[in-house]
Amino acid sequence: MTGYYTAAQIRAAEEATGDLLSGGVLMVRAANAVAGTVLARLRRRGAGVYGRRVLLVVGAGNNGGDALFAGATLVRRGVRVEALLLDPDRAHRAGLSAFRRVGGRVTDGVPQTLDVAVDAVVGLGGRGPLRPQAAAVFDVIAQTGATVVAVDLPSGIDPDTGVVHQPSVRADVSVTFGAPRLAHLLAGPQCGEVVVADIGIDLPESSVDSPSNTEVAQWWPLPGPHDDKYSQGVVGIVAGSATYPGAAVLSTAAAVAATSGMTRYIGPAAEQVLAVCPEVVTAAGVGAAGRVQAWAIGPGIGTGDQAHELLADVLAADLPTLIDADGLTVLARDPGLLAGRAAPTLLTPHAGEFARLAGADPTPDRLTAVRALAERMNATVLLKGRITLVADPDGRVSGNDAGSSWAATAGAGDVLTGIAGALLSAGLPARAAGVAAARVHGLAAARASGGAPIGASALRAAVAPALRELSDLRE
Ligand SMILES: NC(=O)C1=CN([C@@H]2O[C@H](COP(=O)(O)OP(=O)(O)OC[C@H]3O[C@@H](n4cnc5c(N)ncnc54)[C@H](O)[C@@H]3O)[C@@H](O)[C@H]2O)[C@@H](O)CC1
Ligand SMILES: [K+]
Repeated sequence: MTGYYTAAQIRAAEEATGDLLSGGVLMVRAANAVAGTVLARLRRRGAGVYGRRVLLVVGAGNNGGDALFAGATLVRRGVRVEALLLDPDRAHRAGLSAFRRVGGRVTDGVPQTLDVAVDAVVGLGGRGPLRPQAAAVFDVIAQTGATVVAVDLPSGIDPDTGVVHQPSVRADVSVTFGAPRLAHLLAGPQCGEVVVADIGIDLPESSVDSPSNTEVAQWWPLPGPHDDKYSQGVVGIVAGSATYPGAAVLSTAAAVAATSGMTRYIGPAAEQVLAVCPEVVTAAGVGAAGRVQAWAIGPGIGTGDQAHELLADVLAADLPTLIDADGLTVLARDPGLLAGRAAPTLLTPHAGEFARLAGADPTPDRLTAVRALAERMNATVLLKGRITLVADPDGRVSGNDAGSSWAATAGAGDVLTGIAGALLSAGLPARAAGVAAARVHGLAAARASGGAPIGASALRAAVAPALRELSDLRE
């Protein structure tokens, strides 16, 4: 499990070491990590580091200090390093003298040929967008095709909310210290590869995390010698309508693919569902479904009285329940439907459904927004997006970076509903079910796509291969 931290948590951990920043041991360790990352990237771009060109873009704080000390190390390795000081009078003194002492040069412009640019404009102290001067420098850097290495995090990104201000730096790699910051999850695509260097600080457990693929693989319910169709979970899917039979097929088929448990289907699209998945057991209504261990309701059910009745019936059963799509629109109109529930509830809105439930758009600060809605609804809320966030009412959040945006296609949400519903029925807690489903959904999308656009059917068909790949990671 990777934990993500606020700037305040990181600063507190650094203070606890008693190290006085100005060229102290923490900064030396941070600088060594930056130098190591730059050297690795130089080698990746071609043989040897001697004579290769690196530009440090240095701001007014300790972030710039890290880069200047790293620059000194690089100069000693024979790298041609220049420093562009955005605010020369406030550049880190000890760092600048260390850099100059070994022959590092200060420059006013961006060299025409450049291997690596180091973004050390701001780190944890950064607020708001890149200032115009820095933005102009990075525009020129972009034309050189240099690899961009961000010190700590790309400048122009808020460390705690991950809000990507405009303009801001887009990095190929971010080298950070002690533990990743919230921005490395929330603005993952902007950070590139994240390298976490151990600088010897101790952090408490984080309330925001992301599981590894191996952890997701280990959570996944796979049948053992004593399992039967019931012990792997029975999920009841309530989805589809005469107008939207596809939603029923996609969510039910995804549930079938996700676990070896049993899948029941309730709704008017039984014929279409059975044509694709003859193993599904259909029933005329929620009450007639027989044994069910979790419900997943919502995709394509409509938003009228009948949908309301279905949702009320499902919620009254007080079993673990996932609510998606039309189900969320119905719930937004009548949030009292959740009153008195003891079993876990997992709401899976996209941004539009989220706004209906919360009364406001979840952006720009998605983390705060999803936590607030989870607390208010007393339910686990999964906010969909390239970065999926799953918040429990107590404020703990798990996140998943889909790694690509191929799943941004109609019907993909129905597939997620089926996967997460199956996991709920197997007994996974709502937050784990949500984030694990999002992970497999993202892996399946990448697999199905291979670089080309995909539809939700292809995504659904790639769930099994993605799970096969994951199961190789189980210990
Ligand atoms: N605290 C510690 O013990 C350690 C800190 N380290 C480094 O120190 C960094 C934090 O240093 P600082 O607290 O000095 O802060 P920064 O270096 O992030 O920012 C410095 C100053 O830049 C100005 N600023 C804010 N937003 C700006 C913007 N958008 N454009 C231009 N200027 C802006 C502010 O005056 C701010 O105080 C970390 O990100 C990390 O790189 C590392 O050396 C490891 C140890
Ligand atoms: K930076």
